[in-house]
Amino acid sequence: VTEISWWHAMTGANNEVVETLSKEFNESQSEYKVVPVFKGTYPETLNAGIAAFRAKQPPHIMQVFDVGTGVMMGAEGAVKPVAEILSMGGKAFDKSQYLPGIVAYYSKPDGTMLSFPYNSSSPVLYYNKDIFQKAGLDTENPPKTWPEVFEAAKKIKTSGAASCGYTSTWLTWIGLENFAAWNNLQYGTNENGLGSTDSQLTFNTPMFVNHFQQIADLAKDGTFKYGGRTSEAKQIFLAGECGLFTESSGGLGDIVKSGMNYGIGQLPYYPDAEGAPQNTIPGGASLWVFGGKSDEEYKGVAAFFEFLSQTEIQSRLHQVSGYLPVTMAAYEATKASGFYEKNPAREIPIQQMLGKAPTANSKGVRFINLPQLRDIQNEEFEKMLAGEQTAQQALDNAVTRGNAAIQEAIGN
Ligand SMILES: O=P(O)(O)OC[C@H](O)CO
Repeated sequence: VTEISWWHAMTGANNEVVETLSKEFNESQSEYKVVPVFKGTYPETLNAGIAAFRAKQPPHIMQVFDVGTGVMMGAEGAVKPVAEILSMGGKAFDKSQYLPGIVAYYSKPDGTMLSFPYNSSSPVLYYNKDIFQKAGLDTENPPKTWPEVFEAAKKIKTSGAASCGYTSTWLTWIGLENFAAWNNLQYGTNENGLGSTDSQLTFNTPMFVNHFQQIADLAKDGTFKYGGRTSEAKQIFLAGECGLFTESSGGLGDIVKSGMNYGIGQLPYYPDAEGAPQNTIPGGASLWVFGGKSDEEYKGVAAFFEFLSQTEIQSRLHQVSGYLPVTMAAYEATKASGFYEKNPAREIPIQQMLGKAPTANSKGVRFINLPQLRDIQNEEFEKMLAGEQTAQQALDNAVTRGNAAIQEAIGN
């Protein structure tokens, strides 16, 4: 049996999905065995993969989060394009079957598909209906705009319905990258870096500043509670501490498992942002394959990706985890099954992604070493939330330091 190692960053319900899919694949044939290994958060998994590659012991498959895409694309020779691997398994990668925004995100400019879109997401607003009820808020109509979210958060806090009104995972991915796309605001020059590596960050403009200043103000009395840089805030929401929660659609599994009486709303936007709500950009992660393995091993990887591409698997992954159905067939099959009629809010993340053709502000975000830029942004946000600086200072610093890091990375 040829073993195929799969490093990933999935916890809780999403880890169960990884384990189940691996087991099902392993039981479906006898030549290959996929061995999933949890390597920590997304940034930790990426760092572990880079270190392992340098030590000449990389796994076969590594799950890399959205913003690691640029890092992997730059690692010429270290990775093997998914399109090539599938053709080794005698299969062609049919891009027309995948959701358009997702394929574009994981392809080279010449159109070659580089990684396998395993778990794509869109951020949504989750809310705790029991807390809403206690606070006298409408349990069937969650707030739609950011001013409404902040009002509801204050009401939750002042009414004593919960100790905190609002929390969020990923202030970078949700608060900057998707905030920009959804409100049709520029995050950086050259279509947010997609057009050139020599691009600049520009997210220290008034709408971003106003948004983060409100969050900083709400943090003073705990109306906003900060969880951490990645998905940590999910535990705060699951514990029933906060009534409102912005998080990936892929955070759904743990919320369902907790038994909470929850609801899902669209990602909030600013009514005075022109064109908002626009469209969200794909988050989550894709599966990259390292170079230097044997043909037999690559055939195993191809077989596993073929297995994952099946409509039945894709539909289940979407329905159980909250991640997007990455193939059109899986989306259509889910529709045809009546799933969205029963669970209308579960279609929200897809509608957010596909509802409008993207503008220059909403095609995606790609900067050289974006994970490092996010670290800088998080450092500045944390100082802001600790009351050490204003939102204007935090965003100005994040832009200045980020632009310096970009110039250094491209060798200027
Ligand atoms: O929680 P996920 O898997 O949807 O990922 C969220 C962000 O895209 C990570 O950068």
